[in-house]
Amino acid sequence: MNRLEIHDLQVDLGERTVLDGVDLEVESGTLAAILGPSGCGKTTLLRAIAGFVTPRRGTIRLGARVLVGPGQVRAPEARGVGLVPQEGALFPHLDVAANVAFGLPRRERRSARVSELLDLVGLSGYERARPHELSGGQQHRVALARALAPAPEMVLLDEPFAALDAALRGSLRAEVRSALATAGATALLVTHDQDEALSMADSVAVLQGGRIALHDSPVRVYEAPTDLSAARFLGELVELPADLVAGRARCALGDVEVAVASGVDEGPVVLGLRPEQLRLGVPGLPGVGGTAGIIRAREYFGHDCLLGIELPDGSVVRARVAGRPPLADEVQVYVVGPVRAYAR
Ligand SMILES: Nc1ncnc2c1ncn2[C@@H]1O[C@H](COP(=O)(O)OP(=O)(O)OP(=O)(O)O)[C@@H](O)[C@H]1O
Repeated sequence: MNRLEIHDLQVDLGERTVLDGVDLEVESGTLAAILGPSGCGKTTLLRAIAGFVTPRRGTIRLGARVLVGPGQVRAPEARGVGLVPQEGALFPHLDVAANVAFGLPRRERRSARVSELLDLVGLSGYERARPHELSGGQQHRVALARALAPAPEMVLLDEPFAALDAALRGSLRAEVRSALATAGATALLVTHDQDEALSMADSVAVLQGGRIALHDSPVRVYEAPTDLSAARFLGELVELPADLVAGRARCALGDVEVAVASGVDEGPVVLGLRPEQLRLGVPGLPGVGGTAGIIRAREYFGHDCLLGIELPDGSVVRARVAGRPPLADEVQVYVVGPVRAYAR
């Protein structure tokens, strides 16, 4: 099987330690997304797996093979790893079929494998087209077909959809996902886009400060992130100072029940919740709880809207509600779902 196991990986570039103790495991045949701030080393991690940079220490295993280990560094071409680089990087003077065939051993270049791969990425009939005659999305699909050509055990995708418009990105995500599933390869996808990570991947990892700060299923990293700064990367976060006492937190939203906050002591904490966990009701109804708030800002997105709501202590929280913004300014604010506490 093609399970990826990275342990204590350190990579230095020039004077800088870019990766400093990366631990990451990706199950065979699954797609893991890597999110993280610009310059945190996402591309460097892919390059270390592909064999284009040599780590200072640590191990990388793919299935039964050691790619990098103490005293061992396997050559890039012997790793069974295909890389789809950021810009796709097709050869402009070669047609589509020749670009895809480039990924194959010489004796297989004229075989049916090229048509099979173009079929897999939905580009049958484009064999003779040149890269400049293709759309951005089509070029990326050719780059993916080329990476999949030698039937790699692992495929690395470096922001493959970054340059594409939103509509194309949506359809291409689904196509790439299905091509990877058919190929049965384990995959790592580097992206800046949290929606892309959450919707496409089986697991999501956040790379920060040279390490993996968080790696879990999309639902768990979004709803119950164990690390505050990683939580900010996975979507908008409402943060409120609070006092934690016996599993409940006193904050500007009143007295709120807190989901398990491992490693957090009682006393001053920061609460983290998602804007859609704030629900609005009509103020003044007796006995229903919640906190009085005043809507100070409205942003309408069609499917939902974001509201800036001022709480009694003067702080402002952002709430996401479905459909149109309410007309009235005065609302009652309720919290639903798990709220996490983080050390302050
Ligand atoms: N050859 C090099 N020598 C020294 N530093 C380098 C070299 N190449 C990259 N870096 C630095 O290493 C860091 C990691 O770069 P990398 O491209 O891996 O980040 P990234 O997370 O992929 O960034 P982005 O999201 O902006 O694409 C950056 O700060 C970059 O400036």
